[in-house]
Amino acid sequence: MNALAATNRNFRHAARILGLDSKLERSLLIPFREIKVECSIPKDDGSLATYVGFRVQHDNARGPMKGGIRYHPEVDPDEVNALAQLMTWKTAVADIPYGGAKGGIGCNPKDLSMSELERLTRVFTQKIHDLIGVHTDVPAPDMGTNPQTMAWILDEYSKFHGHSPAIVTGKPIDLGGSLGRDAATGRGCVFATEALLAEYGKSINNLTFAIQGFGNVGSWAARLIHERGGKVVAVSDITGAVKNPNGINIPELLAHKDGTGSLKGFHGGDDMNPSELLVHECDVLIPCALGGVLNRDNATDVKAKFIIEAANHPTDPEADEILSKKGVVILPDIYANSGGVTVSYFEWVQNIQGFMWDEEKVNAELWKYMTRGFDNIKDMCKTHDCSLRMGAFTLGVNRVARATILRGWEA
Ligand SMILES: NC(=O)C1=CN([C@@H]2O[C@H](COP(=O)(O)OP(=O)(O)OC[C@H]3O[C@@H](n4cnc5c(N)ncnc54)[C@H](O)[C@@H]3O)[C@@H](O)[C@H]2O)C=CC1
Ligand SMILES: O=C(O)CCC(=O)C(=O)O
Repeated sequence: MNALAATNRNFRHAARILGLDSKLERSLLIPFREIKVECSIPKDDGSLATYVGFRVQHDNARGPMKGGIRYHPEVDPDEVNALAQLMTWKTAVADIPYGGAKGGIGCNPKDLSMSELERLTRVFTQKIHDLIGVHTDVPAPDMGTNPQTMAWILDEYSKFHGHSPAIVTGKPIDLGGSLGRDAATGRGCVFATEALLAEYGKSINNLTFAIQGFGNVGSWAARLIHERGGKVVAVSDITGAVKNPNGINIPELLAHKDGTGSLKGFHGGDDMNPSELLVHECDVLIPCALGGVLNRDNATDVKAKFIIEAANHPTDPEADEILSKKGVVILPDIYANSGGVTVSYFEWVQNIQGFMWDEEKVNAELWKYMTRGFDNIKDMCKTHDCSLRMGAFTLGVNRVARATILRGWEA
């Protein structure tokens, strides 16, 4: 099932549980605005290259639309649409005053030089600058983008609108980025995992973990789990995979990856087939890469008892059903990875106030938001006798629906 069909299905299920009016349901489902732009740049060799960029602004009932920008070959309108919608429910679950958006460019950033990436980012910003804004739509990093990408967007946007640090979050600290934002999605995911495990009388330090993806989210999650005494027994990324039943030394794996650019050939473990990562023996599985990776082809073989969705929509609805029947507990993306956008919110607040928080405050506030989010989801699960995914969806959808009704719809 494609990402949009899967997301719509979860939304409709939540709308049914909440008994939403069908007209309101339709209005919440259809995006506020979909933008598609041509981005042509000269390559370093003088030839012309054309890419397609997207920004989908899904909903702004609760505040400015917010969400990352992805550079990946598989970026397409349906995927961006689904990711934008997920942002609407995610910001509502986190109870931060935002709506949802997402953007992306269909490209492989690994095939582009730094100067080509800079030109592409600037052309994309020129095409969308009058449709985003500090109080309208605030981009951030996602797969294939990083603080440098945000710095180029900030600079290009500021040429049109004056110096605007709050136009993006996840930017470098020297340009007004927040301390703690780099680690925030991984850290939030670990706080969420701790909250969930506590319900089952378990803790990170006596469990084993398998992690798919070793980029921003995956590497931070791995590092923080390792620091807490959790055993990370398998890690994979696009370059390969490594396993060690006694636990991988994550700081050493990070140094190996930095030095060689690959997970392959790490002396502190054995190379494994990356396709085995999701079905590897472990207590907790954390997908931190692409969407739709857990599906009907592999769900039956998953060994983990807990799945923490650090990636966006890693579990497709068919896999969701199979895994739930097996008794696997799934912590849904719109809560589990909300630490990133939550600290993005703190960054935006700091930019608007012109005042910088220390990292301790950022992390302490993040813990409060993640813990409160879990408690709120649990309450919804009790009220509606539903899964954690439907607990999170009903929580988010209900908050957006209430804001929409309060604002009214008279022209
Ligand atoms: N960066 C952020 O703050 C947030 C990211 N997310 C989600 O987390 C996921 C990861 O994002 P980032 O870490 O930011 O991206 P990233 O670009 O920093 O890292 C992506 C990682 O996935 C790996 N990967 C790609 N294809 C793979 C494959 N087929 N098999 C195994 N590994 C593969 C890459 O090698 C890389 O290690 C995405 O789903 C993203 O939407 C969610 C919330 C916030
Ligand atoms: O930090 C943000 O604004 C958005 C992060 C994001 O794209 C996500 O949560 O999926």
